[in-house]
Amino acid sequence: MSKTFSQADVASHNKADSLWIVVDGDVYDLTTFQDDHPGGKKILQRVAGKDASKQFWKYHNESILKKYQKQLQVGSLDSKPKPAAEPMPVAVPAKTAAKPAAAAATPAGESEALEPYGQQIPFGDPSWYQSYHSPYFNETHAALRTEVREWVDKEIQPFVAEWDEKKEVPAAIYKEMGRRGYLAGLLGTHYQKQYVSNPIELVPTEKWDLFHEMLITDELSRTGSGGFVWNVIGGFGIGCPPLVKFGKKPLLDRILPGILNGDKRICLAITEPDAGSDVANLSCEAKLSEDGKHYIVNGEKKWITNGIWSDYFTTAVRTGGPGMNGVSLLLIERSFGGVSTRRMDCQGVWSSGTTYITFEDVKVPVENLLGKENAGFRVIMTNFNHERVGIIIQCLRFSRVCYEESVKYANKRRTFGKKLIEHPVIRLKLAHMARQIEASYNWLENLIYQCEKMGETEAMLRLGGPIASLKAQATVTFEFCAREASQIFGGLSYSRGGQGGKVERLYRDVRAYAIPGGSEEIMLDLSIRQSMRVAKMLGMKL
Ligand code: HEM
Repeated sequence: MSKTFSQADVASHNKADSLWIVVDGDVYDLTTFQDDHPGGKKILQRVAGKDASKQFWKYHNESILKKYQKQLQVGSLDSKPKPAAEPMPVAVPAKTAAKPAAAAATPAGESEALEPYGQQIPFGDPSWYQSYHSPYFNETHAALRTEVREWVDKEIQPFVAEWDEKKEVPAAIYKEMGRRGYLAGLLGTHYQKQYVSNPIELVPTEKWDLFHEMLITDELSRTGSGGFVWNVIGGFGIGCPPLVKFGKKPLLDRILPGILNGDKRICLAITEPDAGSDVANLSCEAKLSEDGKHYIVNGEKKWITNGIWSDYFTTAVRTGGPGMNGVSLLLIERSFGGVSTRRMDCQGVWSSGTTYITFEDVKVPVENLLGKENAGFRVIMTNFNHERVGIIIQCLRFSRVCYEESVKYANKRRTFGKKLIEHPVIRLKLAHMARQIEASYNWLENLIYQCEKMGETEAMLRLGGPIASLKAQATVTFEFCAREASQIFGGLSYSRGGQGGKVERLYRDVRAYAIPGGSEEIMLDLSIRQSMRVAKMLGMKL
């Protein structure tokens, strides 16, 4: 915005028919906007021609400015200080700068503390953002983090509430996930460079690890919308890994480039109206045709994330007898015909496209079998660890969002003559949120490191229990933080949108995390059962 104005210029636009205000040194023309202003036009007319920064920040958060800037800003005050080159938020002496020159990355385990990054609100971001030493993160992670955050802050955050209400995210955002090369790195495997035309540039492929994947999910979750996160990685993150790991090469060569480049969408179809956590009892049937060339699929799937937009469905079907040994996984393509999808109305994650699917005599070539016939249960179980880790990452960032929003609000809202943050009862709420977030996040880092180091089978056996336990821990933490944040925001988090909008939305999203991917009850029971079983195999002495 190149135009500059003096205070006197702005002061001359002090009427309803020409209404300018200043916020943080920038000048906004609200003449035509005033009639649409949700807070009313009179309130704007009272500050016409004046610096209204104080009033603005009392009623809005930062995403409002980002959203309306292009439309309403006409320039800046001539007295507005020029932005400093690269602000250093705090004077923590950091030894290593976050260089985009990722090729020079320090190996994980030897990295020194990185530059402080973000707003430096204690516990608002993971500790490695605050120059804590970490064996897991190095310059490649820092560079990728900056890239994702800039995208989210500019192109996503200001519009998320709107998309949630519309129950849809523009298709261009998903395409951009592919164009940026992110999708090829979100599969719980090494980076799938061979299948993409535009691999990620900031991180050399051979240096890609699960912490890069983790931070993309984590940064996307700063939007405070489960619906948004599930829209862009929900179906993909659980539907695509079985294809990559168990699909036959000709199938991969044919469809994977389209998926990873963001042109085609894929989801995971396991849950049925009658089989949720009890996967072994699913009934969607796939019968081999007489010539042995096709499976004929008939059945229903329910609560399938992204189903309405998907071209491909990684589908659990019954090819054999009852129980887990009769289950297979098929890659069903919408273009085969016989696939119908309808959107389901749900409590939360509105923009994720939760779907009811019916398969009616769908003819699926045997080449689309993923893994071996009747051995699909193991594939599904392997996939669960990746799915649950994704849920944990999201829940813990959502918990941070609840906490961070609360800290910001508690520092501006005044009651009984003081700021909320000055009331011990509010600080206690924040403290209980922070301690649960940090404890859970540190366990998460440890488990991701174990996933990175162990082979897939070892990880499935040895980490299944702890990951299940942490999934329950993360969803309980999320529920707690959403509730406490809501108490801090009061009425603002009871109505939709506005300053408490993120908290209100996340509160509605909680159940979408506590139930799918293994409910809290099943996770906790499994965590002990499986851990005991594995420990026994490994020589536990009681
Ligand atoms: C660039 C200028 C402004 C824009 C783009 C803007 C935009 C908005 C929007 C979108 C809302 C709906 C709630 C939300 O999403 O946060 C809102 C609410 C509101 N605005 Fe503004 N506004 C501006 C300036 C102001 C100013 C200067 C004041 C006060 C003098 C003000 C007072 C309010 C109030 C009282 C509400 C209702 C808050 C509530 O529901 O709790 N706005 N504004």
